Amino acid sequence: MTETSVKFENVSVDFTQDKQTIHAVSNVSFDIPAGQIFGIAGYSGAGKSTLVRTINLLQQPTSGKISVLGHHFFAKDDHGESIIGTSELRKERRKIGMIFQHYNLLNQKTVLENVAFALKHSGLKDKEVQTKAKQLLSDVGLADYAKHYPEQLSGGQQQRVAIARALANDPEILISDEATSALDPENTNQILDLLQELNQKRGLTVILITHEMDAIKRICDQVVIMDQGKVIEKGSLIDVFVESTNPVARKIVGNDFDALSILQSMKIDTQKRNLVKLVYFSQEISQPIIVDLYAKYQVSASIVYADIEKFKGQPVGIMIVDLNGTDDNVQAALEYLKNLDVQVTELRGVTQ
Ligand SMILES: Nc1ncnc2c1ncn2[C@@H]1O[C@H](COP(=O)(O)OP(=O)(O)OP(=O)(O)O)[C@@H](O)[C@H]1O
Repeated sequence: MTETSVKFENVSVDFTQDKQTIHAVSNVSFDIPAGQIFGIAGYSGAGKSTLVRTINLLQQPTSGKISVLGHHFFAKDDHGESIIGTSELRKERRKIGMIFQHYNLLNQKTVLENVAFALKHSGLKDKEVQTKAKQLLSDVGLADYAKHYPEQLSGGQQQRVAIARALANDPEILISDEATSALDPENTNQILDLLQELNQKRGLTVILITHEMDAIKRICDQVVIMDQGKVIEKGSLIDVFVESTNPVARKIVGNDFDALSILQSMKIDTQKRNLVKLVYFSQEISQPIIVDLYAKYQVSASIVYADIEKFKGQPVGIMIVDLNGTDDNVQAALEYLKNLDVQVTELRGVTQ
C-alpha cells in the first residue's frame, strides 16, 4: 500500500456562470495519508465537494496535479495537460468508493440486490456475488435485512446499505460526502463508528467531508478546514481545534478551546498576569500538575479556566492558569511541564 492515498498539488477548479468566474477551489495542496480518517470541513459553499470530486476526476481541475494511490491521475499547468487513460481510470475508480447524503438506493430491489448490483462487473459468478453481498451486509450490521426493501429501513440503515454497496469492489478509499448530514445524532454516531471500524479492520482510508465538527472530533486523525475555496488550516485535531489562531478557522471549529476568546469573554487583563495555557492528554494529570508546581517550585497556579474534551475518544484537557512565583521558579516550572508532555503556551499580552 502506498503511504499517500491522495496528493493534491496546487489544484484549482473554476466554474463560469452568467459570464462570471467562480473560484470553487483555489490552489489547494495537501496529502491524505493512507489508512487515516481524514476530515475536510468548512461552511457550505467552501469547495469541499468540488475538491473531492476531483479525486476520481468526476470533476476535472482547471489546473494543478492529482495523484491517487501512487498513480498519476491529472496534471495541467502552463506547459500542458496530462490525464490518466480512460480504461486505467475506470480500473482505478473501483478503488474509490463514495457515499453521499442521499443514499441513491434502488427502491424496487431488495437490500441484498442493491449491494449485488454493484458487483455486476466484478467478474464473480452469481453464487459468489450472493455470498459477497451477504458478507458485506453482515459487515455493516444488516445481516438480517437482506430481503427488506430500502423503504422499509430507517435512514441510518439505508446509509449502511449504501456503505455496503460502496465497499463492493473492495476500495482502498471511501469518500463520505456529508453522509450523516440528514441523520439524527444517534444514527450519525452509529454511522461514524461504522466508518471507524471499517478503517481499522480493512485499513480503509476514509475521507470525511462534513460541516459537523462533532463528526470530525469523533473519528478523524487529521483535518483540513476550507473557506472560499482555500485551505485555511490543516493538521491534527489538536493543531486545528486547540492551537489554531486563524480567526475564520476558529469561527468554524468553535471557541471552546481558544484561549484568546476565553480570556476576552472573561475580560481578563493579560498584561498584568502570568497566564499560561496548558494542554494535556490525560484526565488524571491536572490535579498533580497544580500540586507539583507548588511542591517542587513554590509556584502557585490558580485555575482561570479548565475543560476536558474528547478527540477521537481520547480525553484532552485545557487549563488556563495564573502562575505566581519568582521569575526563575516560574521558568523552571514551565520547563517541568513541557517535560511532562504538557503543551505550554504563554499568554501574557494576548489580549490588548
Ligand atoms: N457545477 C457548478 N457550476 C457552477 N458553480 C458551481 C458548480 N459546482 C459548485 N459550484 C460553486 O462552487 C462553490 C463550491 O461549491 P461546493 O459544492 O464544492 O461547496 P461545499 O463546501 O461542498 O458546500 P456544500 O456542502 O453546500 O455542497 C459554490 O460557490 C458553488 O455554488
